Amino acid sequence: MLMEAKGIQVTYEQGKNQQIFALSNVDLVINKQDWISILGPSGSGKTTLLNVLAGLHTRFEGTVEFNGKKYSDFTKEELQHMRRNKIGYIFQDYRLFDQYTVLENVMMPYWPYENKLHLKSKAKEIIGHLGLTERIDALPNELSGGEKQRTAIARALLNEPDVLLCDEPTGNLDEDNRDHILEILKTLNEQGITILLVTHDPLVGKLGNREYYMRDGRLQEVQPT
Ligand SMILES: Nc1ncnc2c1ncn2[C@@H]1O[C@H](COP(=O)(O)OP(=O)(O)OP(=O)(O)O)[C@@H](O)[C@H]1O
Repeated sequence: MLMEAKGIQVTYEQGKNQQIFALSNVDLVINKQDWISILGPSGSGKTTLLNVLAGLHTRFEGTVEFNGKKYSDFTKEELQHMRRNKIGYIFQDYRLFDQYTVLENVMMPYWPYENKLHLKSKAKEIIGHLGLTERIDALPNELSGGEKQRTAIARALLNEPDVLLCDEPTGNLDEDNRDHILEILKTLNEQGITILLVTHDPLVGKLGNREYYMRDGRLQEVQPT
């Protein structure tokens, strides 16, 4: 088992005296090389779950374990280290920095922590693998949606994470770009990377080895038909 979430509850305060139960008693086991899809309506809690698993949202009840160790037992530094080295996160809105090039965006999260020459060579290599070498000096506003997404994937993959958390990775893309991104994810999964993917697209949801549906913060496995 790679990761396990048990009894996860997340409550947000909204406005005065209003509480939103974003996640209610969510259990999820993620095994190595799984490809898990999560579907569900807008606002049902999918992004919140990814944030909890990524160690970005730390105010929750329940436990999350990575390789058998509870997040609550990690120090802040250990959690950050794990996020940089074990977990790749592809955000719904790409989260690229407008003033920085493709190369700089890919290196950015790792810049303070790594040898610059080594980092640059790793970044160039992964940018090449994702077919972006010719766009390496481009700024995000000069990129197509598919190129932005591939830049975000390159950034998430730089340190060869064990798991890739993907929030709507094909949501803003046309069919050709969608297929290209799915092909990239499929290859990564075959190479051993575990994938957890949130999607609104029922066809994309069918691609994994397990499918879940989230409604009102509750996660339920969809039985294969
Ligand atoms: N920072 C926050 N403060 C208050 N409420 C929040 C916050 N983030 C999310 N919520 C609420 O929590 C619920 C779950 O939100 P979440 O973003 O996890 O849903 P989602 O399923 O990912 O939606 P979408 O498919 O639209 O991205 C929603 O009701 C949302 O309004």
